[in-house]
Amino acid sequence: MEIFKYMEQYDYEQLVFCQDKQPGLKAIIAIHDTTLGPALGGTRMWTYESEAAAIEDALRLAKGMTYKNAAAGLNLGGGKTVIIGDPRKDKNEEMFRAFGRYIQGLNGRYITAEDVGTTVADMDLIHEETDYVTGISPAFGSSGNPSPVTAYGVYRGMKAAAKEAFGTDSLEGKVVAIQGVGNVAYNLCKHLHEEGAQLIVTDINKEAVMRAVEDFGAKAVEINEIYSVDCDIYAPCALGATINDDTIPQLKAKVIAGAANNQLKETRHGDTIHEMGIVYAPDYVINAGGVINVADELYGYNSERALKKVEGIYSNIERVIEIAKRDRIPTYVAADRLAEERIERMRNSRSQFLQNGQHILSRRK
Ligand SMILES: NC(=O)C1=CN([C@@H]2O[C@H](COP(=O)(O)OP(=O)(O)OC[C@H]3O[C@@H](n4cnc5c(N)ncnc54)[C@H](O)[C@@H]3O)[C@@H](O)[C@H]2O)C=CC1
Ligand SMILES: CC(C)CC(=O)C(=O)O
Repeated sequence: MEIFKYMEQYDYEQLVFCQDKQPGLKAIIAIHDTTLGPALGGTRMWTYESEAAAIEDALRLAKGMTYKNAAAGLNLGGGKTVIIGDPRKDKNEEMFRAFGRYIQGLNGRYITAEDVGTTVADMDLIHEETDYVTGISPAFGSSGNPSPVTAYGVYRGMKAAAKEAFGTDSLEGKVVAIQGVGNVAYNLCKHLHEEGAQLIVTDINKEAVMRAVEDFGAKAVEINEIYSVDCDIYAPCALGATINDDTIPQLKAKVIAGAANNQLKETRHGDTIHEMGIVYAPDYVINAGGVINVADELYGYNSERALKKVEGIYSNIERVIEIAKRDRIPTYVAADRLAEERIERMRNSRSQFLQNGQHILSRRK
């Protein structure tokens, strides 16, 4: 990858490589765009097959956060971090403390949170070194683990997409194929099970599969079977790029509604599933519950206020579907237009200079 060429093509602001040999820290912070405010996005820890794959993931995820935060109406830009390593065995206190100092060094341009492979405890260690972190323990006046709230938002958005595909937003009796039953999807299973949906699950972590089978009567399938199972809804809740040339021909679902970031390997795959008549709930619209929740910390966290906004993901998906039908465009294009229009409006509005020495997180009680 020619990094500067890629950054110019998609208008990235900053790419920061963070290294600390002793704790084994190798982190990449990507800041895509701060027009709407400081970049906020989680820290993912994963065993990437190459540094190039890690860089690409950080860049794709950061751009996704710009669109997610804009479409959700938040005063936040887009950024994301990937830490190269195995979250099950490479974590240590010094790693996250060192990473916290690198975030502090960005002076509020980037605020982090959880993502794949990181936890509230990891965020608390980062918080030892910087205030530019959310999703920390509620004891600090924070919102805690965002995953259950993300799950609730995905559940609400899935219902809106189901209404478009099946004429009813009831998920009772619907077969939902869930790929990756980790923090978010385990909580999503709870909502779906309570509503009477039938669950099919898969995960590379067999304990995670067994837990869903035991707790929700889910049917377990092999990793690559998830795409071809007979189901109403496919819910990608693992890593990205699972909607691609290999998997699309296998899909039987009428709806794609899941938590994963960057579900489309390429935008053309969004065009293909649109042409197939599949109702696609754009990933960064349906999975915005977590960021909506942590963003409420900027005003002094109020869970009732945050959850009310997360409930609204139902109408956000309805709006995107409505625009897509009105303008005869795929839903992912409708979502992108909503996000880009808001960013452009803010970018072009006059910015009268106002002295405000306080960082927005200073309002967190
Ligand atoms: N945690 C949150 O609040 C938010 C998470 N997301 C996205 O949702 C997705 C899931 O996030 P979390 O639940 O927090 O992560 P997690 O790490 O708790 O869960 C991901 C699960 O996917 C499994 N997995 C990984 N590769 C797989 C594969 N090839 N096939 C099947 N399973 C596989 C993992 O074993 C794990 O159980 C990620 O894409 C994340 O970026 C998006 C918005 C917010
Ligand atoms: C609060 C975080 C979960 C936000 C984020 O990184 C995401 O929505 O992917």
